[in-house]
Amino acid sequence: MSCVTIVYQDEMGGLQVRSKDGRRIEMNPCEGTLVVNVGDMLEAWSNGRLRSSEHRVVLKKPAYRFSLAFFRCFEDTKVVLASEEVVGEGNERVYRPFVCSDYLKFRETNEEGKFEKVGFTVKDFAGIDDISLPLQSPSSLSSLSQACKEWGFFLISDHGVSKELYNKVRSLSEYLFSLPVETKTKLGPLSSVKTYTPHCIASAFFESLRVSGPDFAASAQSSADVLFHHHNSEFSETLQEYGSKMTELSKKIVKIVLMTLGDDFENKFNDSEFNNCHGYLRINNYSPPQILEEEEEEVEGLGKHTDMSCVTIVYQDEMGGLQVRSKDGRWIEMNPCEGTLVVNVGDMLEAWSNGRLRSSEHRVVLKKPANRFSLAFFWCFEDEKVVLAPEAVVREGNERVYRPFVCSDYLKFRETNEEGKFEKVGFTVKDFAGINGR
Ligand SMILES: O=C(O)CCC(=O)C(=O)O
Ligand SMILES: [Fe+2]
Repeated sequence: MSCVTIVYQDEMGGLQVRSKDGRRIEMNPCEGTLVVNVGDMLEAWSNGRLRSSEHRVVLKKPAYRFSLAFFRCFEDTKVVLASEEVVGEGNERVYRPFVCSDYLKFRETNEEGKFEKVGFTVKDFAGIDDISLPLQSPSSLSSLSQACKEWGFFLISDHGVSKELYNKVRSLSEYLFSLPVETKTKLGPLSSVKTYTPHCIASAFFESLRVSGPDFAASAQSSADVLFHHHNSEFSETLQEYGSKMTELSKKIVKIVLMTLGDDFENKFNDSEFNNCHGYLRINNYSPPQILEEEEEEVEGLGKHTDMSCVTIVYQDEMGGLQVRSKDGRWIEMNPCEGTLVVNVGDMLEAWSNGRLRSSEHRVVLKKPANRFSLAFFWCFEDEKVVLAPEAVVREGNERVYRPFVCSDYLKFRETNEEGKFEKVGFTVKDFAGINGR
């Protein structure tokens, strides 16, 4: 939490720094040298131009390790705010101004009074919830509530999608994306089927195939019929299985998310408001340039956006690169975690909850010259639904922050603006239906 820290470590070693791509790098002890690191105060004061890295100490031998850490800090009353000159013209601020002591308190008092809130990352807010449990305990409900409010993202485990099913979808999809461009284009935006989004619409490195429910098999088959020479039912059967699993899971997720908004809300509102929801799947294939010039270089596979859904369920492979934007404007890595799925709140639920649930901006960055594969399942209100937060959700004394709107109008707004770009990346439901510029 310092401006700078100076560390004297003995010969035992074990101090590790986390690299930007999430690896742990050993700071090996070196006789006669001191380790200096930038702290959070300087990171914020420099508008992120100086990096306060996560680090930790691991003990590898059954022997004492001794170190001296000296923290040079701003005074408690200091308002940390990067000067215009430091931010530089044309750059956005990535930190709001704050009083030092407030940050110290935040770190000290959160998370059950733990020591300076060790390892404060998105995952601490967005703990893994076992979806197979009825999620009744107040502690898990309150951490889910916190995750939905602060981050709009959480992880679930025990979701019932086997590794085998995922691998099957993956290998069938890999084959499909490896087909010649001319073949895939037969399903492109100018075709009658329109299930394929070619490269250079969302980004130069992104292509995707859409499979729509509730009859996922029929939708997959209509693409398969165009792509594959021989009749092949494996693709449609597999996608039917995956789509049904996601549908079931989405219904459960909506229920538990409703529980975070108020007592018995899952019974009060689930049937009346969410009964006509429908889902569609996007199979995403990211292919970065084969040479990423410098080690630090990364490219955007999918630009900053919010999802238009109520909730989205993402299965990402081991490559990583999905990043969520925190409220103070930082990009936080959603590191892949074996056996878990990423769930995020979309715009429809943000508007329906009067902003109590957050639809966060997120993006995908590609850091290695290797393909990345993901499955994103979008659970949405029906097109003709009028999205309007019920009084009980808004709660007395609060203002409405969204005007009512028809779902299809929002979808049209996102699809047709900005030179017909892919779902108008960058625009959100706030731009469309927000009241008072919110
Ligand atoms: O590929 C991913 O991990 C996320 C994709 C995504 O955000 C989307 O398709 O909306
Ligand atoms: Fe998304």
